[in-house]
Amino acid sequence: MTPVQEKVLTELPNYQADCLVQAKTGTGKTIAFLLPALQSLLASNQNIPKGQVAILILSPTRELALQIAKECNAVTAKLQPKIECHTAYGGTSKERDLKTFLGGDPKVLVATPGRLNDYLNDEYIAHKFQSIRTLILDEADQMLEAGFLVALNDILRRLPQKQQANWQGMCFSATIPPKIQPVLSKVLKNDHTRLSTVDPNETPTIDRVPQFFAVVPSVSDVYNALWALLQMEYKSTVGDFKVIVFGTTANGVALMHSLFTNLLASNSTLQVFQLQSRLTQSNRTRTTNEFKEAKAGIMFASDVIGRGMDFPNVSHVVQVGLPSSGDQYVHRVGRTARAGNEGRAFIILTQRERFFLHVNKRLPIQPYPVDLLEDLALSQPRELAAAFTGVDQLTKAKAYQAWLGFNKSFTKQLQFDNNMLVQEANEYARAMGCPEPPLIDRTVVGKMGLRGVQGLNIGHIERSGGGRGGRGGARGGQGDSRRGGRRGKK
Ligand SMILES: Nc1ncnc2c1ncn2[C@@H]1O[C@H](COP(=O)(O)OP(=O)(O)OP(=O)(O)O)[C@@H](O)[C@H]1O
Repeated sequence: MTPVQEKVLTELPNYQADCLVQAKTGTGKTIAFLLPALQSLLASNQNIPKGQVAILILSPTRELALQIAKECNAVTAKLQPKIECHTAYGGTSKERDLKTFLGGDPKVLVATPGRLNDYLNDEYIAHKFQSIRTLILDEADQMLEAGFLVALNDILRRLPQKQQANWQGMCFSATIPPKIQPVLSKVLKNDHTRLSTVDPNETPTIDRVPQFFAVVPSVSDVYNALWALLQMEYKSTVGDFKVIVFGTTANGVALMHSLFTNLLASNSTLQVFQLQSRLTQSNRTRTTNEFKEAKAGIMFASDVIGRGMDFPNVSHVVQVGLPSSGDQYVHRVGRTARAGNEGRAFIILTQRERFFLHVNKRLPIQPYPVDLLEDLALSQPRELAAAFTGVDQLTKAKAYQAWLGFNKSFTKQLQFDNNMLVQEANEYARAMGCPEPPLIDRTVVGKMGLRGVQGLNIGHIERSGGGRGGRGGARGGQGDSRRGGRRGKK
């Protein structure tokens, strides 16, 4: 057993007890919540009627839901009679999934909140949850955050009431910020058990992972630094080079994927992957499986795999740009050094983004020992420029827009006013090889609160490749005070 598994199995007052459990990334929390819930289901003499869900597990992402279901199937593989574990998550055919769900005996269901709510909206399907014994929130802090809380409240309204049905609540995560305390009572009794394998005085990341930062002067240096870093680490890595590079937005990730596919075209051993929310679910699932099995390669990813995902033997994690929070940094670093393995982690920030290091002083991040941009021959800017010519205009235009949307939500910390933000975005566009700022829709500009800001190239982006459909150009005027364009899609 890993420490968290031992703690849960030996220190819970009983396997039906409510609990809040914290343990570092990659230390086996999945089995730590599956075992007590399954054991108490098996040991109970309650006969759960066929077709009724007994254990409901909520996950923030589809990939994680599928992974948990696989772990559950592995744990129960030898049991007779079989315990069926089903999944319910978006992006797949609801009809097909429902047919399997309604035709089977889904004693365990692993679901994402949106699809589960779809199910629960139907009274007949909601009835299948009348015998629920255990509700588990994996990545509990995220599930209890504003973004998910509305959906979670809807789910809780449609499940049997906790007080009457007395179902067990279990919350697990590597990070448990104090801000979730007020909402814990939605799933846990007041006298729930709290278990942690993390000393509050130690770092929240895995100790074995050396962590480095590189600060570059501006946004136009970022990909250069990334290319230099990947080459340096590749040369000095003895075993397999299996890397996850996190970007801030789905479209930014698509851009990096396209750029590095060009840069690495001649390297036959390093396959390049991407995982972000704008891909189809079948593509996401296929890529997840391929990268799980790959011995080496580079995955460009957004936060759809920032938490919980278990890709074996990831040797390096690189974060490009700001993580959404210090906790999210910790989860991303946790994609390496899992289950006792080694790993290295890096973050590349611009001067303006450097504040992240000050705000998160508790994180053990050291300066990278080499100046990535010092040796221009090594960072090969010409090679990068050539690779950018092979990236299509639409990908660049979308990345530009996503960059604006993401950074707009950090303007205060980045000490940008709207004009400076757009200037920096245009510098980013130049670094991508765009002769002028990519077109951006008037409505998008309005939503971002950038109406009237100098330097924007307003017009309609054509799907066929970023051709122009009209031009507003730079016009002076009142800034738009409406909030909008919060962080782009993950
Ligand atoms: N007792 C064990 N012995 C060896 N390997 C284990 C054990 N328990 C779990 N593992 C493996 O360790 C890896 C990490 O486990 P898991 O994904 O549950 O971590 P986690 O704590 O949930 O991480 P995260 O915080 O990232 O969600 C998985 O590959 C899992 O199969």
